Amino acid sequence: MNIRVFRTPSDAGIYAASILERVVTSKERPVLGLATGGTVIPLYEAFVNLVRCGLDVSHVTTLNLDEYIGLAPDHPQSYRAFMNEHLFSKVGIPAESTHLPNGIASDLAAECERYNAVIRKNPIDIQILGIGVNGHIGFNEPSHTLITGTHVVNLSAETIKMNARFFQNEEEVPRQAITMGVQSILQAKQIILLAFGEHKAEIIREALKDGIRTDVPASILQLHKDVTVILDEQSASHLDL
Ligand SMILES: O=P(O)(O)OC[C@H]1O[C@](O)(CO)[C@@H](O)[C@@H]1O
Repeated sequence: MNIRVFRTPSDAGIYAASILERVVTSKERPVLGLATGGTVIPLYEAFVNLVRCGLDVSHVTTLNLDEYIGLAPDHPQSYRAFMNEHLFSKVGIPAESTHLPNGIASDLAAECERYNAVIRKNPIDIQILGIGVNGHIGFNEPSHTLITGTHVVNLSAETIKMNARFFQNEEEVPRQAITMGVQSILQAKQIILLAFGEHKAEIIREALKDGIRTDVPASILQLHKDVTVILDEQSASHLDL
C-alpha cells in the first residue's frame, strides 16, 4: 500500500483529485467509483476546480458505493442529493452516466441485482473510499462475514450515531442501506482510501497494520495491489511511518 500523509484535508483533496484527473485523461471511457461523507468533500472541491480549469468529464461514468433505504433521490440527506450538491451539479458528467442504488426501490433484491449488473457493465477504474470509525467501507459494516455483491445492510448503532450529524436527530437516520459489496470494491483497478482527523487514527492503524479481519472491513483492502491511502497528520498519528 502506498500511504501519503498531508498537512490538511484540503492538501490531501488536491492530491487525490490529481489522481482522478490522471484516470479521466488517460482512459477513453473512465469509470469512477465514488463515495459520500464528510471526508470526500475536499476531494470533490479540488476536482470541481480542475473541471473549471478545463478538465473534460463529458465521457466519464460514475458509480456510487451506497444509498440509504427509504430516502428518495430528492431527499436532502440522500446520497444522490449529496452527489448532486458536491459534484454532479458543478461538472458536466451526463446525468445518465451517474449511477447510485435506488433507496426507494419497491423490490430491494431486484434493485441489488440491477446495481450488480451496472457494476458488471462498467468495470471501475478507480474507487474512492472513506472509512467509518468502525472500519466500514461503503456500508459494509463489521460482521462475521463480508458480503461480495450489492446487498441490503442493517446499519450499526455506531454508524447511525456518527451520521446523525447530517440529520435533525438520530431518529431520522435510516436504519438500512444498499451497499456495493467488498468483491465489487476489490475489483476496482485502483483504490484511494481517504481518512482525516484524530477520530480515524486508530481504525486506520487497525485497517492497515493488523491482519485481515471481518470486524474491520477496510482491512480487506490489504489484498488489493493498487491502493493509495491518503491521510492527514491526525489520522496518520497511530501509524509507525
Ligand atoms: O467521511 P465520513 O463522513 O467520516 O464517513 C465515512 C464513511 O461513512 C460513510 O459516510 C457511510 O457512513 C461513507 O460513505 C464514508 O465513506
